Amino acid sequence: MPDMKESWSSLASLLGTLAFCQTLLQVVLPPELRYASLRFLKRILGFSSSYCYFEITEAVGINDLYNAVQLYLSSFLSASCSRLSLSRAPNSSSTTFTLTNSDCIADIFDGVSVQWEHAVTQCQSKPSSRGKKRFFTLRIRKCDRDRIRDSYLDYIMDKANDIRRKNRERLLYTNSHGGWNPVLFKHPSTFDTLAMDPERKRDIMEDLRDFVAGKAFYQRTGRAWKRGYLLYGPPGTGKSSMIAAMANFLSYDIYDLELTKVLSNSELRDLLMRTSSKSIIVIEDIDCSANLCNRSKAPQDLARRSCSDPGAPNAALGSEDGNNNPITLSGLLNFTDGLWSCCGSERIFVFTTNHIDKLDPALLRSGRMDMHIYMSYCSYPALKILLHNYLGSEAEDLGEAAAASELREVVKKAKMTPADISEVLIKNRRNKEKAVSELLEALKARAERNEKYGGLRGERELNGEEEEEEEQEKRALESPKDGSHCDTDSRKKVEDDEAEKAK
Ligand SMILES: Nc1ncnc2c1ncn2[C@@H]1O[C@H](COP(=O)(O)OP(=O)(O)OP(=O)(O)O)[C@@H](O)[C@H]1O
Ligand SMILES: [Mg+2]
Repeated sequence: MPDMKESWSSLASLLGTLAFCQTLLQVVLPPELRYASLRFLKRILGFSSSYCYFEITEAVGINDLYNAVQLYLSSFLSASCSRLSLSRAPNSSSTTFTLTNSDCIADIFDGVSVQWEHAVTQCQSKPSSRGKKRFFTLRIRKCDRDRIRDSYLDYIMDKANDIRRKNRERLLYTNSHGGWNPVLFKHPSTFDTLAMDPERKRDIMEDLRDFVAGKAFYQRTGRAWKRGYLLYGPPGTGKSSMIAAMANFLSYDIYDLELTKVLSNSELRDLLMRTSSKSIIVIEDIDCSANLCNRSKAPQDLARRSCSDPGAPNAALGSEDGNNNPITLSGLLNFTDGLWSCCGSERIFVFTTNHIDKLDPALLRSGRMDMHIYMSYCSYPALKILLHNYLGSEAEDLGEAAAASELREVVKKAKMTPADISEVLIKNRRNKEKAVSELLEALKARAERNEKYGGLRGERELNGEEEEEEEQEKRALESPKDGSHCDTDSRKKVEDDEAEKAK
């Protein structure tokens, strides 16, 4: 015990002496000599310390680590410090928090505690006010240094890149002349505003979250880090809105690929190569974009399955060999699935269609489009979201509860799209009661019309749609197991429809 006391007191006296020397040096020596001696003193102290220190100096254009540390720390500083320096970069939508001079903050990485200190000193070579040296000092225990230093810094760089991406505006790229043209993307659609069954919405959001956090999983399982979603359903059910919501949710850019403007399979591959990681690559109305059918199919079959719009630029386009359509199904499959698709990582492919039956089964097989999501006519849970979005109230709040139960009853039979319902609500958004009563009327009128034609059967026959929808339902049942919860939805929809028809 006395030994212990003695060593403590000798350490204290050593530190006291060093501190005294430091003060003395500051008073007596000129600045250049003073800094050299201070460095020397710090080195002496370093030998007896159980910590090591890493200095990360600001050097614009040379050292990205300084900015990365600054961004990384700013992500949790605001919650833990009482004095902070704030800044906002041009074109940025968020504020950056920085430690003020000589302030410290602790962090934990992989179970190891570290400490950051920020310092601003006068640069000796530039005594002007701009000649400031800014640096962070990272303090790590010597015993942990080798284990965490590199992985911690990699982690900080990744986090900083994420923050940069989230802070900047989203971009929407469209293709023309074999290249991509970006425009600012400010679509307000989010998963909160999207009207669909909350459970299905949660499933999709969870799937997206798993995908983003799945780097190790995809590496372990030997799969390319990409995911495919096929959104299908009638016009106005929210397929494009869903894509915008996904981009806003993940802070990804969107590459909207117009297949009719792509001149060859190799151009398609080049376009893919020029997309960045953490992006969504979209092909809308894929059934109408090109004749993407199996090359082994007979020509008459191809003609039968081509887009119903004969005037569409690529509607009559055929296979790679011997016709005028340069884009083939195999070209597209290589785009989404082949070796080239893995160049770059963390990419999401989204295809949309109103007619799933027109797609070649090769496009639908498991592993290609991982999830098939049926965007349905407006259900009651979806209607509640629209009421909340447009009128700022819940269905139950709207006057008499009777209106709510009537809405619940009639919306199922009406088979109106969220787009149609939005129209009625937006027109009357200043008068909630009128909005609800008009909506009820519109829903009832549509339900009556459906009933008159025998649960849509007659109307569909008139429009030649019945066969098509039955085919869509059949396809839904054959969807890949990966997106099984959505298949369940489709199956449930078929069962519901059949039950309704039976009534
Ligand atoms: N599920 C939904 N939730 C919220 N709003 C919706 C939904 N579906 C449609 N809307 C509204 O209708 C408009 C059109 O929807 P959207 O373009 O997303 O439909 P779509 O399914 O892509 O149609 P299309 O098949 O014709 O491309 C949107 O701007 C939005 O206001
Ligand atoms: Mg659309």
